[in-house]
Amino acid sequence: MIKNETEASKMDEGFINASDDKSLPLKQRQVNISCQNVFRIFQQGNLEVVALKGVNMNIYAGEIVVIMGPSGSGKTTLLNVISGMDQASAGHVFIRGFDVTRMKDEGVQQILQNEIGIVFQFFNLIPSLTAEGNVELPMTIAKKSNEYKRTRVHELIKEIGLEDRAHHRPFTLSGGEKQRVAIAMAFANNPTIILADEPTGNIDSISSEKIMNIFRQFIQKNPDKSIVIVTHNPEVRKIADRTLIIKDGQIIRELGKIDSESTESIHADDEGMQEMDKIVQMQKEKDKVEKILNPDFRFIDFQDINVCPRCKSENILKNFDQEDGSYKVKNNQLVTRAVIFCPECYQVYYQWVSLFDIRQEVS
Ligand SMILES: Nc1ncnc2c1ncn2[C@@H]1O[C@H](COP(=O)(O)OP(=O)(O)OP(=O)(O)O)[C@@H](O)[C@H]1O
Repeated sequence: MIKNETEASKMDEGFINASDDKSLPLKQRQVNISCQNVFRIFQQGNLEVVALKGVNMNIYAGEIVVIMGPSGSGKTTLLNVISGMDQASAGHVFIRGFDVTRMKDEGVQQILQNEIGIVFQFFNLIPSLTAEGNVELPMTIAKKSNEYKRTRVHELIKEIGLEDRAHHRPFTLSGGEKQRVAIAMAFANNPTIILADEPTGNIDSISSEKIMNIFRQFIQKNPDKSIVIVTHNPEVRKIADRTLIIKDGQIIRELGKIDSESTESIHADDEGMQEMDKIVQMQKEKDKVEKILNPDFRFIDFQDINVCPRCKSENILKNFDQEDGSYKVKNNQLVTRAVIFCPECYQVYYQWVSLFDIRQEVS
């Protein structure tokens, strides 16, 4: 039954028969995902939110594609529409040639289970199961045999480098380890497409590197597959074959591969990169505001800063700016950058503040 449904919604044969040979030019390779004029409109009372405004893109076999864009630009909505967790309001999404926008629920479920693995930002692990148990779960849902599951779990745990943590439950694992378990879960049923929503969002930079390596190795071993990563982290571009910039629900720019060893080229000075830098900067500001507004945030009270530099409101929040390079020695003073958030004019400001005289500290 599903076969008939999928057959009926299949694209022209050329798509599915295209090659997954990585040595071929991109456009001659198999298209694993194709979005054609995809719209997603949310109704909020009387208001219409157009989250996707005619997205067109192809993701080819053997590619890692990063999607970047400011908050609210439609990244998560796009992943949800591709994965079948949400439905496009108009347009078509083809997964390996099958039009999932035209399928009934059962057909979409089948595609989702067979072709797509999803990595979420917040891991979504089952707390009562061990790392191994979590990795096994998607295979149990897919009704795989016990023998198959045993072999595959072993293989996956090795692939993510967690052999020594296999019997640990999520609460004893670090953020990076939890994310690796989540990735193994996404790989479990051997899907063609991995969709990852901010996979390095809640982990440190060393763990991020490990995760990027796992993705890189996965694609090297599986040239017929594709990975799509939504992120605000420009470092992830190191593993990307292409970066798509999304803004206001539209893909506005495509950036090529960067030299994997160079961090400088992540911030190269061409037009596309400037656009992306702006987006990253906007996101950093937003993250900072969220951090400052977080009630668990530990405040340092800079006595000298009492009012908003712009509107002079006394209702301000202030803290260390925790970015690299936020300490300097200036006129024998160790100075640091304070970050100030004004809830009245909703602006972030920075101000250098003296901590102590370094000559006194030495003597
Ligand atoms: N269920 C919903 N109902 C109404 N509006 C929604 C819904 N989901 C998303 N939106 C709106 O659609 C737009 C795109 O949201 P989306 O979550 O896709 O953005 P994003 O780029 O992933 O943002 P972020 O980086 O903050 O996660 C936003 O304006 C958002 O408020």
